[in-house]
Amino acid sequence: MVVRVAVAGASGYAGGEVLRLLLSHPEVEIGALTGHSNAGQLLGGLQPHLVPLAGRTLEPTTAEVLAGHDVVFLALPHGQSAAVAAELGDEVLVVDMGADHRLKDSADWDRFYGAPHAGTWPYGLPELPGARAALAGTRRIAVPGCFPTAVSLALHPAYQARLAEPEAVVVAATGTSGAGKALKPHLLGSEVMGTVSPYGVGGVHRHTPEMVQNLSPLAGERVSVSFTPHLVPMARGILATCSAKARPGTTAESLRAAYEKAYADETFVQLLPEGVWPTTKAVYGSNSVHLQVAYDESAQRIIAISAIDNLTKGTAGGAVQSMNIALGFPEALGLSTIGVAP
Ligand SMILES: NC(=O)C1=CN([C@@H]2O[C@H](COP(=O)(O)OP(=O)(O)OC[C@H]3O[C@@H](n4cnc5c(N)ncnc54)[C@H](OP(=O)(O)O)[C@@H]3O)[C@@H](O)[C@H]2O)C=CC1
Ligand SMILES: CC(=O)N[C@@H](CCC(=O)OP(=O)(O)O)C(=O)O
Repeated sequence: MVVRVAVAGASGYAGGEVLRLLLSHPEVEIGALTGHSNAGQLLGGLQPHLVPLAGRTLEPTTAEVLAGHDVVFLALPHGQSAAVAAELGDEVLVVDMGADHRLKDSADWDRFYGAPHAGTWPYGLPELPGARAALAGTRRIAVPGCFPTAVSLALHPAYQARLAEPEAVVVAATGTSGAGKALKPHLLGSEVMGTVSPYGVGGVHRHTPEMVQNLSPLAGERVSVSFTPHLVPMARGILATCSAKARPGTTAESLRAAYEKAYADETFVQLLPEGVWPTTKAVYGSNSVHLQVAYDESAQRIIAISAIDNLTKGTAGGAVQSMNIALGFPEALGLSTIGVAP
């Protein structure tokens, strides 16, 4: 069954990445491509890597242009998805790559985003318990934030096995593409090259409530997350170092066993051999999550480190994986576990 797919926000980083993946998807025909300030431009001038689509012209992002498709990906700035989705009809599969429909608690939405809360859709992180059942057959998907993907998958087995205390500390490095393509002074090359800078420090990053929302049900109690991202001079990639105090009785063996059990059947989560550490390079352009876990016996802490490509598993790859589940396609169709090296 070939589905006709539209991409809104095709001029942006997330829209470009979803198109890169969809071009290799055997059951997808690419329909309308839309932009905002770039409407009317040729895609080839904006996304020259998408060779088969180079001659396509971007249309404006309107319900009329997006009508008549089986699937619509919304790769729009936060706050722009709900109004577009509302006009698309219940039978269309709408995959929102922005934040509008991720959070369950409206108070969290108000605090971190500050506009009216659009509501909550099935959450596109299939590896979390219960997620696949919620995604199967759905016509609405909220794609997770990139940091919550990396952090939730790193800590999920430790909380599910009740090995970790409910106070997590996360320090993560991210490439600049996470901030989107729009011009931002702090992302100028001369500001970013040759330096590493923290941002969103002190519990104010908007991905924090999403991590808490994902981890707390696994732990059976509220998990607090102290999250500090760092901007590093690379285009793609997230490396998240996540730690939590171990519960009494935790051993290196019980920790390893919990991670092996949690991810034994997961195509896109690779628990690396002991002693091998995740790197952003190894997941570049792939839908893989590379993961390693260690028990720091002297500090009695669990350390879990994950690497993802923020644009692939962190947004567009996760979006395609979730689309596959919703439509009943094999989950890995059009997606690769293989990175690029060197
Ligand atoms: N970059 C990443 O790693 C990740 C991004 N996301 C999410 O994906 C979404 C898109 O992000 P990203 O691609 O990085 O951002 P970009 O800034 O690269 O792209 C934004 C896109 O939205 C369009 N756009 C801008 N303003 C409006 C508007 N008012 N109405 C309609 N369309 C508009 C732009 O069109 P034009 O260029 O023509 O003006 C462009 O196509 C965001 O919600 C982001 O949070 C999620 C996870 C990771
Ligand atoms: C470098 C950088 O600025 N990264 C972004 C990542 C956000 C993202 O990609 O996720 P959303 O879908 O929630 O926007 C940030 O920290 O806000």
